[in-house]
Amino acid sequence: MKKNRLVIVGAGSTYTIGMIMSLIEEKAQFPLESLTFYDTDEERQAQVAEATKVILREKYSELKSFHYTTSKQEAFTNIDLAFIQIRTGGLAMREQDEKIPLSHGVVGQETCGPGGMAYGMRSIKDMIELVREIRHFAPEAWVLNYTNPAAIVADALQRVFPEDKKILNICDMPIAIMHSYADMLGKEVWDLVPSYFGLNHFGWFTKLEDKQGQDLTPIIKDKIINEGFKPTDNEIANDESWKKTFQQARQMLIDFPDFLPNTYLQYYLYPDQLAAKEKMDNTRARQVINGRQKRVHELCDQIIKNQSTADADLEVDVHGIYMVKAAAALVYNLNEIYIVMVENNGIISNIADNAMVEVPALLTVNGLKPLAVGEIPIFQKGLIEGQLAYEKLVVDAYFEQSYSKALQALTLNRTVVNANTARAILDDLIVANQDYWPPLT
Ligand SMILES: NC(=O)c1ccc[n+]([C@@H]2O[C@H](COP(=O)([O-])OP(=O)(O)OC[C@H]3O[C@@H](n4cnc5c(N)ncnc54)[C@H](O)[C@@H]3O)[C@@H](O)[C@H]2O)c1
Ligand SMILES: O=P(O)(O)OC[C@H]1O[C@H](O[C@H]2[C@H](O)[C@@H](O)[C@@H](O)O[C@@H]2CO)[C@H](O)[C@@H](O)[C@@H]1O
Ligand SMILES: [Mn+2]
Repeated sequence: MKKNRLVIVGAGSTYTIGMIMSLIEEKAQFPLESLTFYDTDEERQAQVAEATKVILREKYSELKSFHYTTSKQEAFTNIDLAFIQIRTGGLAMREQDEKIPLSHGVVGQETCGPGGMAYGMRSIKDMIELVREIRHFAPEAWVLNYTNPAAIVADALQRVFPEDKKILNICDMPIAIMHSYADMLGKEVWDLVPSYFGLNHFGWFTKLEDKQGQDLTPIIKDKIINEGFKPTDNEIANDESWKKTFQQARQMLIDFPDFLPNTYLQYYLYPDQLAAKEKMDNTRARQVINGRQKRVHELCDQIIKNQSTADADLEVDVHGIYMVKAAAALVYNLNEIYIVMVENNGIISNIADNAMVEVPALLTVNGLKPLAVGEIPIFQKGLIEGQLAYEKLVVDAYFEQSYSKALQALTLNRTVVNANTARAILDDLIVANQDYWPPLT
């Protein structure tokens, strides 16, 4: 079996240690020849990398080459795959993305609403630059991107690299939700076969079957209505914010029983209720800074100090496993189904061809082979088209440096709606993002 040369871009991420554990868990199915870390923040990366050295020494002795660098040339030369997980502006800017809308009474969220727009306009520039550099040094490498807001990033990349069939934009939310379905059913998550459509963080499961073709959807719906819904992937199972988010899926199913919702739809279907629950001094970014980020940094310090993983709380999570399995499917032509982002081109027959939709696709060595969805009902079509127009306008606003497109985008977003509110939020976001956004005129 051919071994893989992988670079993780944004290796200082809070997700990297989980990814390393997943690479170890999957080493028989996705063996590595070399692993390289790349990040712009030398110190942040070094902490994760030095802990990774210890983990690899203990648990992946077959891996002969691991190093970390801040040189793009060194990182991207001689690679087969790049996983990209950057956060332009860091968690500090995420906090601004959440607080500014909230100060105007609007949902403050990482990828939804004005926060998603702000983050998107920051991510696009770095993502284009990174893909350009990767293509310069490694024209044939697979690029797996899960940098957020994935919908906006995917649209921007599609515009700049339309012929590049080796960029895969992928999100772990559908699989995390399927993890909960599987636990409710007493089944393995990898044994569920999803039918799904939508945009990233804006979609629905229409059906879940097992590998024998049995339709499990009615059982899942019944269980959610009667027993509620909770996160079960160990990364989020005990997180209060994620527990509330999963609980809200029950209400969505009661209100709109046709399909099983992606949890992110809560921000668009109940925006006032969600905004009312948020606290200015404790938005999600603050919780992550004091929670996941602190935990990961303490874990790394402990491993580095002890030069051992003994007593270290190291677990795989569905996020890492999903990305690694998807990479294996591409490299080894496994023809397995993953929910991914891809240009529509008739997959959903009654929405625009140039939408970046999120749907099941076979992953093959020759790229993605999306499965046809066909016509979608008018309610979901209406919601998707509004959100799609918002996403397209954000990307237009970035490339055209257009204030009016940005204002149109925010006004269209279901979390905002009112043009006066949209303008007030936009003006505050422009000030906060002056070091990142292009000037809007
Ligand atoms: N698509 C999904 O489902 C999914 C799931 C989980 C996380 N994510 C995304 O993964 C990313 C990482 O999240 P996190 O919370 O761990 O963030 P983080 O801030 O902890 O880590 C991001 C890392 O990227 C680095 N970075 C920033 N700009 C860079 C650039 N231009 N080049 C190289 N490195 C750069 C930072 O220095 C940092 O070390 C985010 O975009 C997040 O939204 C996506
Ligand atoms: O608010 P955060 O930073 O905790 O989460 C934001 C991300 O949420 C989703 O990812 C989940 C993932 O679904 C789950 O499997 C597990 O790994 O936790 C992640 C959250 O910590 C979402 O899909 C991402 O796009 C968000 O970045
Ligand atoms: Mn996601």
